[in-house]
Amino acid sequence: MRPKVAVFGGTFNPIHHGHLRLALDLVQQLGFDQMLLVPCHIPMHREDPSVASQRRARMVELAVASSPTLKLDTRELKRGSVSYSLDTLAELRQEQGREASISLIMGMDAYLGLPRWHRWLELLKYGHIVVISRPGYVMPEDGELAAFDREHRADAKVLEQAVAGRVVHLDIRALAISATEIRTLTAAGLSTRYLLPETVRRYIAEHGLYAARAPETTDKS
Ligand SMILES: Nc1ncnc2c1ncn2[C@@H]1O[C@H](COP(=O)(O)OP(=O)(O)OP(=O)(O)O)[C@@H](O)[C@H]1O
Ligand SMILES: O=C(O)c1ccc[n+]([C@@H]2O[C@H](COP(=O)([O-])O)[C@@H](O)[C@H]2O)c1
Repeated sequence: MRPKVAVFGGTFNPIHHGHLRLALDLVQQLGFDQMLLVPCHIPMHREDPSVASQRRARMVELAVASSPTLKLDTRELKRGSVSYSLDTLAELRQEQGREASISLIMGMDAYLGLPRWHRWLELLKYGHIVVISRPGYVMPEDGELAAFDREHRADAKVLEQAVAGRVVHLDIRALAISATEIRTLTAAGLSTRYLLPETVRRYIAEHGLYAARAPETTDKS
């Protein structure tokens, strides 16, 4: 059987049980040998995250510490430049060789923005795309993404049969948790318990991440 590698990129600001449960469901349902969690360093698509990439990566590391298949991959931090998924996939293809099936995992919210990604049409040269439904996000019926989707769509069996080139949609339960909610609760001084691993919660508290800043006092105030 060919090796099956999954690449799950994200801002992970912070990583939470929505990401982690999805990653585990995918390993169990699709039989990935490795699930690489890749924090982005400098996103091209959103404002600079409020927390440095080293800290976001450390939270991923804490979250997967006891997992045999979920692994932190820091290649986007080491690259140091704007984080393009195409570069990440191309590097992985080089490392894994021609026989490995590589899958780029993304939620439907991310997939809907795909036509704005760096050289997006080339992503399928290096791997498959696996799209997970997320409540509130639906595929458009027309436009370039819809056409791309129709052309490349296949069912999950293709991940065994081919090493790259197809788009697979999965209707896996996505927990209704977002990093935005965790940042908002923390800033409001409310509990985030049960939304993310305790080790990550402790790290956030120890480093005072996401806490509301005291209003700046100036000479005039
Ligand atoms: N609860 C969830 N269930 C399944 N997939 C998720 C969930 N939250 C995020 N994802 C997916 O994980 C990837 C990384 O997401 P990201 O790190 O931006 O998390 P987020 O919770 O959406 O963050 P934010 O609220 O800051 O936008 C994206 O592909 C996104 O679709
Ligand atoms: O390569 C790109 O141009 C590109 C554009 C937008 C998003 N991405 C990647 O998509 C992943 C999910 O992004 P986000 O904003 O949902 O955390 C993350 O790994 C980003 O680096 C990549």
